[in-house]
Amino acid sequence: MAVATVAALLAALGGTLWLAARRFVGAGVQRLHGGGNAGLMHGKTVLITGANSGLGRATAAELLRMGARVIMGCRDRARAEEAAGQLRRDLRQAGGPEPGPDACGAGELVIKELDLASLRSVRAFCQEMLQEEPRLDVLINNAGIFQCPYTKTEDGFEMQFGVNHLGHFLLTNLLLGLLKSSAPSRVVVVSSKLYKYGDINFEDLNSEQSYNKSFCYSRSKLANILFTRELARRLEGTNVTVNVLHPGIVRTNLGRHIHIPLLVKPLFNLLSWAFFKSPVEGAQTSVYLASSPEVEGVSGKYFGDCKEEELLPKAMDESVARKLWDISEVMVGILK
Ligand SMILES: NC(=O)c1ccc[n+]([C@@H]2O[C@H](COP(=O)([O-])OP(=O)(O)OC[C@H]3O[C@@H](n4cnc5c(N)ncnc54)[C@H](O)[C@@H]3O)[C@@H](O)[C@H]2O)c1
Repeated sequence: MAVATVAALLAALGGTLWLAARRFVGAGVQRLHGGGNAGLMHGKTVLITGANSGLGRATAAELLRMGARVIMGCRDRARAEEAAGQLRRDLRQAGGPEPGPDACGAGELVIKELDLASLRSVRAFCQEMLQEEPRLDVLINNAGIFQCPYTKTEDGFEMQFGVNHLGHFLLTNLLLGLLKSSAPSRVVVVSSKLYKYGDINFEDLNSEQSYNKSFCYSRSKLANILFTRELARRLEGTNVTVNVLHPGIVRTNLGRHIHIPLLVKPLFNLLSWAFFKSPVEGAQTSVYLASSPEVEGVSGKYFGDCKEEELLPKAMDESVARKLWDISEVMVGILK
């Protein structure tokens, strides 16, 4: 019995190590940008929020290789410059379009400052976009914050709801005119499967009465889905589509607010190398929804691993989606 248990544990450890090693060398990464997709995004301008790290950065890299001109909407210019430098070097090494503007901006990277925790910053960013950008083909609402301690945005909103939902709500609304004039165009929203554990508790949207960091993350990700479905309804007939996705569990720094005891960290790192997706793998559904001709005209849908998936009824409740839209308009101060 004891021998069998030890053998099973050794086999599990061996399997984990083998999987971790395969992931470490990038084995098995399925990418969409190769072959026939190489020039698919030529002439297209894509805005990605939170593009200096994790999924946003991997999405930027993939779309640059497909010939897009990418605008990185980032809080910290210095960190964004560093990420952009690396992206340019990687692009050169991969033989992608030469960085720097050509006739249609293929492979060009532009950094613009955007803090989604400040409605003032979102408004200033959009004003700059409207003044400087003649077109916007794809908006990817990717930035996010996960299970942080209770804090408020500059405007006094609970941070996860403020950044993940309200900041992107205002951003998208202020850029809709540009997206419409560039149609056919697309909005891609990065949500999470954890939406299942959230609820839109209208009586305490700001979490003044109680704060549960995991509930608030899930609520913000449910809000992302309800927002997508209501926006899709409002955009019918405009040739601007909007879809939402979950990327899977991805090895990024999103969990920076989660405390993992020092002794457990090596085991956690090993398990994450073995079982979590790499950022490149995690980015594929964002890349798919931003670029694939297969989803031309598809709107209001929820995707995972580049396939449409079913939603729980609470994420399809139209009356909740409309009420959330109306309340969000008031919260961000959009005048009708
Ligand atoms: N990593 C995962 O397993 C996972 C799973 C499901 C969903 N997601 C979602 O994927 C998205 C990207 O996360 P990630 O895993 O790449 O993590 P990440 O921490 O690497 O990226 C998040 C990005 O958002 C930016 N950001 C945070 N607050 C901001 C603010 N106030 N203004 C502007 N930018 C801000 C960060 O600077 C960072 O670039 C998030 O929306 C997250 O909720 C991730």
